[in-house]
Amino acid sequence: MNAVLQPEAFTVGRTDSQAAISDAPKPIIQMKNACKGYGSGVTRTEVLSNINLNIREGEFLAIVGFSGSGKTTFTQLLAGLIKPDSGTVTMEGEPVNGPSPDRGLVFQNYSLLPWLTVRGNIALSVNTVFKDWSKADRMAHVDRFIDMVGLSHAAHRRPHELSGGMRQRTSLARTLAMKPKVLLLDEPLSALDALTRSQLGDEILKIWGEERQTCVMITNDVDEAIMVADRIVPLNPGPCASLGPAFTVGLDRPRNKTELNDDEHFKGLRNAVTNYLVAVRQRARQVEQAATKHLTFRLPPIEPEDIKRR
Ligand SMILES: Nc1ncnc2c1ncn2[C@@H]1O[C@H](COP(=O)(O)OP(=O)(O)OP(=O)(O)O)[C@@H](O)[C@H]1O
Repeated sequence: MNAVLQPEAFTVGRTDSQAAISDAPKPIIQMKNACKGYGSGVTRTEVLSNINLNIREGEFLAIVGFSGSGKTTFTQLLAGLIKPDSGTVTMEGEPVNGPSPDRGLVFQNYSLLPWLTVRGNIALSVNTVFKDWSKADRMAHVDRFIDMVGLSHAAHRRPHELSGGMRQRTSLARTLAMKPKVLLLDEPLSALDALTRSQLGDEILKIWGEERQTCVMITNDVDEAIMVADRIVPLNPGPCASLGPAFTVGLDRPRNKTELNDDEHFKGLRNAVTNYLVAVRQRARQVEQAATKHLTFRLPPIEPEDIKRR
């Protein structure tokens, strides 16, 4: 593994990395030395260790990592659902002390209320966040977002009457309708089939292009990250996961998946990110093996019972 990889070391595509860094918009969210673990004593697991990250206003940032590396823990810290054990998470200079409509979160598993329709699920959030709007304005707002995700024909249906893709669209519309400053997408496509996944990925990009709010997508799919992101930051495998170097994606938008498959910049970036992830996982395994090599397990002196004698 290349031990001298530095953040922003990789810029693939047309962007001049130096210009990109010096013109970088101010951070909207900052994580400084954030650490998080679960449990206590011998059952304690340190999941994230010294996470330092500036999320820039208006950028589309992708965090990529293997399963179990701590991606959800990372998202929950950003969302304010959990607090770091040490270090800080701030948004616009203020500590993140709990969830806020300013940080909209879309989960992997939709989390819709089963007794409400598509419109009802979205209206619930809109009515909570925009209490002082007139009823007509709130309803028009709800319908605008139902339309944005292409679900006008299904607005009256309940979650059990929807496909996985439609449920995730509803969940996305519900979060977008709250007009969060930062959209947090925690593996929003991973429960979907490949075709729906690709379609909804395109729709997320289209909506991001229109709204231009800051967007952080957590994914385990490198290609997906390259398709959507301005920057990709790998999450090194845990325990004690830290962030790897940022890879700047300098590819023009809109990005066409079929065309990119033959694009040298795309292929180079895909190899660089994948090789990095594979190398850090290999190193993590070696460290784990070295740590457990001297452990010996002695089985208790139990005599097997002879069933026939009973
Ligand atoms: N509430 C909790 N209590 C104890 N351990 C937890 C808790 N939440 C997560 N963990 C542990 O923290 C580690 C990271 O979990 P996390 O869900 O953040 O990873 P992930 O990368 O999102 O995984 P996946 O991709 O499989 O969803 C795992 O070992 C998990 O068992």
